[in-house]
Amino acid sequence: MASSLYFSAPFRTLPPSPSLPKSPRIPFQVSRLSHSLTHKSLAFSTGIRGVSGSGRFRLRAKASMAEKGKGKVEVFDSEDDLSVSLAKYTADLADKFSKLKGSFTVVLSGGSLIKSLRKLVEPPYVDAVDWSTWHVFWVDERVVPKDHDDSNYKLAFDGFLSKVPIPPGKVYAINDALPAEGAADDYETCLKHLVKSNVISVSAATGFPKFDLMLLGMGPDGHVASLFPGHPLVKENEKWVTFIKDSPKPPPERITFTFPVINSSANIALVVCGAGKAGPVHAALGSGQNSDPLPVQMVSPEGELVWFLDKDAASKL
Ligand SMILES: O=C(O)[C@H](O)[C@@H](O)[C@H](O)[C@H](O)COP(=O)(O)O
Repeated sequence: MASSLYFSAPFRTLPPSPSLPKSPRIPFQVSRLSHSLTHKSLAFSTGIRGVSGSGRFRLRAKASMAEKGKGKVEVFDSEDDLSVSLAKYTADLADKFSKLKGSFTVVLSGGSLIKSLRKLVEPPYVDAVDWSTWHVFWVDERVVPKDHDDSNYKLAFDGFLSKVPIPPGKVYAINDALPAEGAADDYETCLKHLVKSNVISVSAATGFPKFDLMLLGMGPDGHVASLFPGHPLVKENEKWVTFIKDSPKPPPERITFTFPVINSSANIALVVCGAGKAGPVHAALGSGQNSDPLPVQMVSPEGELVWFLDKDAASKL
């Protein structure tokens, strides 16, 4: 394993607190979609019944993943409420996988996702989570030095990784000394090594790596990772990691996981906030159909997909 694949995060001593707190459950109320989103949290998925004050509803979401019964949508009054729920969801999955197999493989995006993870690095989770089992990856990364303001590593380090004691050897940053193509190959080699050493599981169905959790953001054009609408990379079905040199979102040079890897995940959280993203959210979860699906509509994991939306992102539903 090339040492350049690893990047150090500082240690922080944890007070002894072996078990996760039973943090207060976010109210999980369901309302008619046509109502204004006055509930603290609104959740629906095809086939999942919700209860509101006035009775039972079956709410329909026609997105492809919901049709497969895999999409669950939670809508929050504010991004702050969303971040509380996202922290609990992430900590619970970390606990589950760590108890099951002694490790937790989690994949981060860039963008606003990192800010939405802020409650995870606050009490009670910062002290209660067993960070020693975490292995951290990036679904995409900009081809810039790690200390560059555009670096997803730097974003995650400043806002998350520097605040928790994940062992430095378990944080897998890209090799920023390589050009885009080399960095993508290098990262794929890193993943293959970790599959061989049983750190990363493999999907029995696809043969692609199966991460325990991917935390994805979405752009206003419906892109996820660095897979953009209309770009040939969305159809890549052999490589695990590939590169782009003409990203419509700056900076232009990036590496990215491919859809077969994304969709082999055990869990995916799609975290989307803001009115500027209501269009693609509606395209994915509304009742219309489009012949040329947006990248976000191609997210359809083997495991469970949960959408974390604020009410502005859900405003067209
Ligand atoms: O490196 C990147 O640019 C990201 O990984 C990208 O896929 C991001 O998640 C979305 O563009 C959403 O970003 P925002 O949440 O900041 O809009």
